[in-house]
Amino acid sequence: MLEVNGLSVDYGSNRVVRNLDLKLNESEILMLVGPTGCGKTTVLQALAGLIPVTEGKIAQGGWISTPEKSVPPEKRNVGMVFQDFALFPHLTVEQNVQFRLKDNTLADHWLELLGLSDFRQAKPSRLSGGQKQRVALARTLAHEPSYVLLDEPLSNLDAALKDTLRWDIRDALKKAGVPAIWVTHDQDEALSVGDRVGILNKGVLEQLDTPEQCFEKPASKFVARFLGEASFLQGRIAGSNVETAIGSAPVYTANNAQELVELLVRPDDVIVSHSPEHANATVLRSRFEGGSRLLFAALDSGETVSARVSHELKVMPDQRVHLTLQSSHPLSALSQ
Ligand SMILES: Nc1ncnc2c1ncn2[C@@H]1O[C@H](COP(=O)(O)OP(=O)(O)OP(=O)(O)O)[C@@H](O)[C@H]1O
Repeated sequence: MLEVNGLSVDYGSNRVVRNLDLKLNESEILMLVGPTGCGKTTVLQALAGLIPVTEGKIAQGGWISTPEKSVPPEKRNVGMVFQDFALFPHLTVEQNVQFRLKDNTLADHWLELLGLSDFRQAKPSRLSGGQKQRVALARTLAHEPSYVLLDEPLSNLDAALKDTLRWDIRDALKKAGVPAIWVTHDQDEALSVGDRVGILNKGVLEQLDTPEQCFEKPASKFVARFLGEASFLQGRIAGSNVETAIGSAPVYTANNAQELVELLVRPDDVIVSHSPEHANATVLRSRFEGGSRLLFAALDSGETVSARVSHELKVMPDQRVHLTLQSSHPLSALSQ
């Protein structure tokens, strides 16, 4: 098991990773997300042993790396997959995957499993981006790493390819039974593919939990907003419910729950109807999303909220609408 305690990394006087703790469970895929410059790549480089760390301990199997006694990358048995594929251009697909292997059985296994059998003799320049990334993954897995680090493996691919390849990568990692940390800036990718998601903000891991917990019970407004469209409405706790300007809903209450809270409302928690006589909000903007529209509306109470409606409902800016909070699951409330 890869275990990280109190990891901090500085570039000069700039601390870019702060006191990071995590344990990577067997066969687990942990997605690391966060805005640009928050330190995701730096964390991976530290875990691979490619950069010096300032404080903390990284341990895996038989080794422990500290700032005083760093374990070099070649002693960590780490596999890396990069966004630019990092293949040897002069070698064929097969030679890339077999590189430095004594026995080619696993190379054959992963070439076949990742759909590369027909391309064994091709040079990387002949392959599509998706195929190149499959070769990079096959090469990594054929070397039986103790853990795999993936740095935005899909960011150079088009949207349609991303969707299939993300599942193929997940399946391959699960079949190999190897734990992985996968860096992405794509929230959907993080929530759909990961067993757990870690949200990094300015070098600090703000939350590390299952995708459902991070989305439904975010540790902070930052996490809530980073993982999806989020509005915060003022609410008053009343037993197991919370009351807002657009109705009430069940709420998760913490031990220190206070009377007045900020309630996290996702667009799907709001029902929109045209009923001018009961209108309680004015549409500010409407964003077409294909199968649905995302509305941004100003409540008469002065707050703003977003709501998702069917694409068939043509709602225009300045239109008066009636919004109702509707959720059968508990919503998350942050103390004010
Ligand atoms: N070699 C370096 N020397 C000095 N500062 C660096 C170096 N590499 C990264 N940084 C700084 O460290 C911070 C974290 O960078 P990092 O690349 O880890 O972020 P990231 O979350 O991976 O960003 P992105 O999503 O844009 O790839 C940034 O402020 C960056 O400018």
